[in-house]
Amino acid sequence: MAVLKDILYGVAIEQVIGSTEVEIQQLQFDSRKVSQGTLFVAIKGTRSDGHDFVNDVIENGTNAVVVELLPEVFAEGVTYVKVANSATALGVMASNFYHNPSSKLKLVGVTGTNGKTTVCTLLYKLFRKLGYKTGLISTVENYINDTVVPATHTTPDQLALNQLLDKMVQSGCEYCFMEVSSHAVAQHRISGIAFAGGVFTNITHDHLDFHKTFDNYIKAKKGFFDALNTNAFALTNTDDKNGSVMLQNTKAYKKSYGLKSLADFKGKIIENEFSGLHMDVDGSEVYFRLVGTFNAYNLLAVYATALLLEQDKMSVLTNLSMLSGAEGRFDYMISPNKVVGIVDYAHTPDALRNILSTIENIRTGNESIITVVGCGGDRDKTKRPIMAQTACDWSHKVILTSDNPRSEKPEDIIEDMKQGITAVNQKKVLTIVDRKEAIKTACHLAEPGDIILLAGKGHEKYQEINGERKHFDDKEILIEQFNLLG
Ligand SMILES: CC(=O)N[C@H]1[C@@H](OP(=O)(O)OP(=O)(O)OC[C@H]2O[C@@H](n3ccc(=O)[nH]c3=O)[C@H](O)[C@@H]2O)O[C@H](CO)[C@@H](O)[C@@H]1O[C@H](C)C(=O)N[C@@H](C)C(=O)N[C@H](CCC(=O)O)C(=O)O
Ligand SMILES: Nc1ncnc2c1ncn2[C@@H]1O[C@H](COP(=O)(O)OP(=O)(O)OP(=O)(O)O)[C@@H](O)[C@H]1O
Ligand SMILES: N[C@H](CCC[C@H](N)C(=O)O)C(=O)O
Ligand SMILES: [Mg+2]
Repeated sequence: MAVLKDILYGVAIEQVIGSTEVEIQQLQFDSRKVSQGTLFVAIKGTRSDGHDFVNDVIENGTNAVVVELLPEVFAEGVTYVKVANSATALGVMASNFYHNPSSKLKLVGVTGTNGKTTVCTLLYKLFRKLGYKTGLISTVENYINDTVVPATHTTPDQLALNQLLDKMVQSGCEYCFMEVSSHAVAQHRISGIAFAGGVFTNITHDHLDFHKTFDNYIKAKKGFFDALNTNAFALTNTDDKNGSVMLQNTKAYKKSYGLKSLADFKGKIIENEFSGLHMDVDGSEVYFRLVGTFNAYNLLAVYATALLLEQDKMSVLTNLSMLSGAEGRFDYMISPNKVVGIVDYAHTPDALRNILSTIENIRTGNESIITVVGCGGDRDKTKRPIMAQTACDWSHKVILTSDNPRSEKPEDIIEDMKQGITAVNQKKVLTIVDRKEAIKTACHLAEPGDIILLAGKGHEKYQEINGERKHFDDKEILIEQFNLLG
């Protein structure tokens, strides 16, 4: 419970009609969840407009509303607060309502097209190993110390985020590592949040359905760094073409990491094998359990962040060398007849190219690479043909299948993918719409020593078809098939 004027502290208010002394029991932006004493925030969304529900919520006990547009008639006993941007205001109000949790812990946000979950999960595991009470906010799962809190988004909405951070503060967490998606920045989910630091991994092709142009996508990611405070750090990947652009307008102090260009935190790959990475990190030789050049970047980002958070270099490297990655990221197993199976969340052209080139670089002989891949429905369509072509370029056999078709027809998605496949590559391609059948076929086609890559769904435990999520787990099916092969 709180008084409206306290919840409004720091909000850029344009106009108030009614009293700001009213008691507020609940803050809410969904009309379906209001109850007595709710402060309702009307947000314009991608499908509907919260302003259309203001009358409904007042009937259901709302005593205050935050709007971008005032109505023509005002209801009695209701306070109206006009702001320029309700989503931004919601962030500030949610912080106030939950006692500004982000300012009570050292919160680091990680943004970029790929690597966010990996970097955040490694940081969380590392800081737990270093003995700290730590929180994690990620695509796969959220954690408050060792307690799992299921994740619905990569970055939760303003309310869920502050509520989660508040629980972390109450559980004594000193650090929290969170993924910052471009959707979250664009929708102001992180407005009002105080970050101790921001990390940039890389930016490549994704989410153009939502951001429309690559420029807008860059701007969304950059918006995160633009909003950092002077006492925060901003850490970027100098080897990424847009690495310096990200930090162009930040007030935070700038640091960098890289494998190729000059950087504050510097790494070099000595060996890259199936068993892991052997690297030189700022002059120290270290073995890591993660595989692939892209993970060398992720590990460097983690190392640099830990040092910027004033941890000891040697204990960071020692503990980091013992860690495995995040679930469903280069998750690999070997069948009794020696077929290698890899489950990976590569769902962008860049991620797919990285994972396949990694496999190509570390395979030892003439083994075939069989890739099973699909693309998500209701998401960036432009990546479909590129991903199909990438799969063909780097594999001996490709099975095109469904990912999460959502509201689209799986056959149509596969058709879009096929547009990218050149004539010479056609003969490598099989189409099996049912993902389980596709995985089974890959297992039957594989000879001992061959490598099967199941790309796109990683840790996901469901397949979403027409708004329904049915249990589906790439790894579970692979294990089942591998045992049958034995
Ligand atoms: C496209 C997108 O990002 N949508 C998010 C957005 O929903 P929206 O804009 O469609 O909302 P809307 O349905 O138009 O409603 C607008 C407003 O009216 C309200 N409303 C609506 C209906 C009603 O009856 N009453 C009512 O009050 C809604 O509560 C909302 O405040 O705001 C919602 C609340 O914060 C989010 O849950 C929702 O995420 C959807 C489920 C989603 O799938 N998002 C994905 C794309 C996403 O955010 N992904 C990124 C990761 C991407 C990546 O990097 O890979 C993530 O951070 O998870
Ligand atoms: N630094 C990186 N550069 C390029 N590709 C990467 C990198 N790290 C991971 N990948 C690839 O991208 C996939 C997704 O990795 P991860 O889940 O860590 O990224 P993410 O940014 O959290 O993705 P999402 O936006 O879906 O949450 C991995 O399975 C791997 O194939
Ligand atoms: N966070 C990403 C995940 C994509 C995973 C892939 N399996 C798909 O469904 O497209 C998104 O919502 O776009
Ligand atoms: Mg993620």
